[in-house]
Amino acid sequence: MPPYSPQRSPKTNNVYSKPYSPSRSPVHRVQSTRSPISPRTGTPKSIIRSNLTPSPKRRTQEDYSSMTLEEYIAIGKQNTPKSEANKSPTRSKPLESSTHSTDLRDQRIRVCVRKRPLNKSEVLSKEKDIAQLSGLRTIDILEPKVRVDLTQYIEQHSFTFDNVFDIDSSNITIYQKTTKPLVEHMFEGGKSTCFAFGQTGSGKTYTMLDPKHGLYTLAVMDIFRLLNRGRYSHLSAWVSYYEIYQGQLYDLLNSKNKLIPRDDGKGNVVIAGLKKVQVNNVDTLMKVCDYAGSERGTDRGKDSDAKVRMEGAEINRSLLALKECIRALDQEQKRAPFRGSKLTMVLRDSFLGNSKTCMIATISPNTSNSDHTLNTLRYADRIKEFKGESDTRLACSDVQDAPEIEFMDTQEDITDENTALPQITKEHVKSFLNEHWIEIHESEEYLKIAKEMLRDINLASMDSDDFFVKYRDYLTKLYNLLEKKLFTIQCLQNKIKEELCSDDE
Ligand SMILES: Nc1ncnc2c1ncn2[C@@H]1O[C@H](COP(=O)(O)OP(=O)(O)OP(=O)(O)O)[C@@H](O)[C@H]1O
Repeated sequence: MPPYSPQRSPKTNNVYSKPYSPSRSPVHRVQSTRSPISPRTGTPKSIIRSNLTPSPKRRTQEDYSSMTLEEYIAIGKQNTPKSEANKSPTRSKPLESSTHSTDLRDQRIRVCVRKRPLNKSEVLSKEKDIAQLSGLRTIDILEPKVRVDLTQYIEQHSFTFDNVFDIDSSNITIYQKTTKPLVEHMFEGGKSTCFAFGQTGSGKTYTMLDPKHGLYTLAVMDIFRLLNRGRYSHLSAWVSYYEIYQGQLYDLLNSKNKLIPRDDGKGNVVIAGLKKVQVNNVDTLMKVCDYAGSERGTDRGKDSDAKVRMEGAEINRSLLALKECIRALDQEQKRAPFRGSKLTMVLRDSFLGNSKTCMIATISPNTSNSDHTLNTLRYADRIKEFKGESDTRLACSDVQDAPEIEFMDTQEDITDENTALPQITKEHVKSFLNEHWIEIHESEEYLKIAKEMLRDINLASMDSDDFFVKYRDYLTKLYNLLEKKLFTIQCLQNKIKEELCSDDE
């Protein structure tokens, strides 16, 4: 199982308009004019498909096994769509005339992937591009591997999402297909959230916060264009900006004051003391964002290895909690575990009621990042599955002949041995591990940190002055770690319980 290395916090883009309750998290709050959409039925298949062009014929693993990586990549390039990189942001169509956005209106959660191009240093070090798009929704990762006998081979992993964006997709195209429908939804009285997540350097900032054509900027341009229309003259825009770092909220518009999200007893999340600023045009908003951006992630001191690990573990924990919440909502459970992390606490409103969310996974295409890329895509894939539309919908689209890579004949071996036993194949074990790799890896990661801290203490001499201080520090950190770990273990335990119960049936 590949390690899940530290990723930066998801970059979120929350914009809201008045009137709304000032004590709530930053999403639009006006009376809804549409009925809430059920998570299970939020994406009619016909609407999704009507927006697609046919995918090129997919090859099987057998085709690939006799091919070098270069040959494979050459094939991939033939399928690459024409460049749209030069489109200027001002060419963005007015909101009302967008055909994409109307087609995408009924989706409650969209999960998309954006691949960035190889950067200069990756090109100089002759790194290969191992992420190949197939059609508008499928991405294949060609993972270079080595067998025990040291022969090299390529394992192909295929994923299908609501949209995959190649290196020549402009931010405008991505905006049209992800964020624009969310802006429309806000003006119809709904709540909208859009965020990017992915490994460091994979393009979150480029996608979300580029000052000229980041999704944030394009959304804001549309919001003010609409606010200037007579029919919305009763609305105004307010912005707040906060950062979640190591499970703590900091107000970026107010001297990085610590903030505490609380449940107001009526099921609403309240971030007491969060500063909100009214903005009347794009320029003012951009100044506010610049200021907040300059406050982001500073004064944290030197990053030690252990600290970076702790940050990574915290981010993983938030992503795990987020996945658990979406899973609970998808299964229409009465209670979703929003309290599992600060991220889910503050995003709670984004998943309840008349809300729409778009998640954009950003990935690096180079070989040496293949572990991170696969982790990001597996995570996004799980979220997509929770939308209750993955397998059946995709069965008749372009993944139907996706290659079987491993364990092709294991079922036969086992059933011959003892037909009375449940038919658990390696495939079954593999899919369980794949499905729960975050929880399992989280546990490993916490143990590693605890071990490192212990080694630190052992290095301090017993009779030195700081031994006692280190010991107390160790116990405090261990206590906190274990507290966080309990949640992870509990999730994993629930999954195992479900698995055992399903075997009994
Ligand atoms: N789609 C893209 N096209 C061209 N360049 C890109 C693209 N995505 C990212 N880049 C470039 O790659 C570099 C890293 O991107 P970016 O800073 O957005 O990553 P990030 O995910 O925000 O990283 P971090 O988590 O460290 O903040 C930047 O120089 C950026 O300009």
